[in-house]
Amino acid sequence: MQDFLKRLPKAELHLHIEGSLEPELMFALAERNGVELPYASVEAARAAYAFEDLQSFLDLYYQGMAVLRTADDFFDLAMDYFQRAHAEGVVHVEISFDPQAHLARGIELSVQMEGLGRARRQAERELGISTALIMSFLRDCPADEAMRVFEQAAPYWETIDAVGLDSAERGHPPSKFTEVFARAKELGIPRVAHAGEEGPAAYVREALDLLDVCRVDHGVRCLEEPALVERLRDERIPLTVCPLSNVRLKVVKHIDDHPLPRLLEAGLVLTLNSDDPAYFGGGVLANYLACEQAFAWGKETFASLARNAIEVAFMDSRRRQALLAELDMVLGEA
Ligand code: HPA
Ligand SMILES: [Zn+2]
Repeated sequence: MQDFLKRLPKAELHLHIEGSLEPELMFALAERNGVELPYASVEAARAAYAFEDLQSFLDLYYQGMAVLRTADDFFDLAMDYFQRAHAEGVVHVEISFDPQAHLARGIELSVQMEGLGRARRQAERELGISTALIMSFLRDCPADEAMRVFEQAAPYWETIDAVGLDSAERGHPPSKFTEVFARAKELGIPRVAHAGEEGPAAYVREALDLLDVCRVDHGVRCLEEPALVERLRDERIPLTVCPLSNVRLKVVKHIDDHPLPRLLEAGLVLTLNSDDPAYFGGGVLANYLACEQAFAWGKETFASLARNAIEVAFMDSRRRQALLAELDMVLGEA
């Protein structure tokens, strides 16, 4: 099964590139840029990744990204991740990034975009993976700041596949961002949003009604509203579920208690993702393997989750057809 899950062509739709910063690279970049880290060693950094909730993680996540200063840093960050993902059978990666978190530290948007763009092109050329870029807004910052950043990003709109919404969820409902999401829609840019991770099912509803999202990131708390579950199923709105993240941020007590089996049972379009692999104990493959351990799903189930991800990814139709054919081949050989 392990070999099958590795060979399965996997698309990752929910990945914060800043959350892929492994302590080894964090230390290397800190050295390169003369940034002081609050950890004595790589091991001490890993040991500090014991989270109580989303906010306690976000505190270290924002602190860690302080080592990213130049375009080369963003390039190294993304390239490092693309290589690891490629090695575990990931064929398509959609990276979210948090421009406001870097702008607040004086790192220009052009620096972020140059580094990430260069890594995307190199990964596509040298590793044969396809990529997409999601510009995420910080929901715990003012809505007018998100709008300013989005307008500032006008020269890059063509390279942005979607806008997203992340950071501290509670007390920051999707409704706060109606305007900037409407602006993205007007420009024909697709929309996704984190909702129903720590926040209530009502936030998932708001993301659909007010932000017109085509996918919901996490969304696991939709189960608290049966009518919402029906709607997600009927409208085939995909959820990008991140089981190891949910365990590490105590959204669920234990992987065995994860609602994935219930979400599957409800007939929802689900995908498996890593969220912040450097902080939550592994990449996409680790998330597939954790589900195998916990739920003992068969190959067909994993293949259908991988198929969902390819079907709802931001990629051109020829690439989609090729990856679906590859998936059928791997399943046929299994
Ligand atoms: O898991 C997350 N949730 C919300 N915001 C985030 N930003 C990075 N990771 C996360
Ligand atoms: Zn996330």
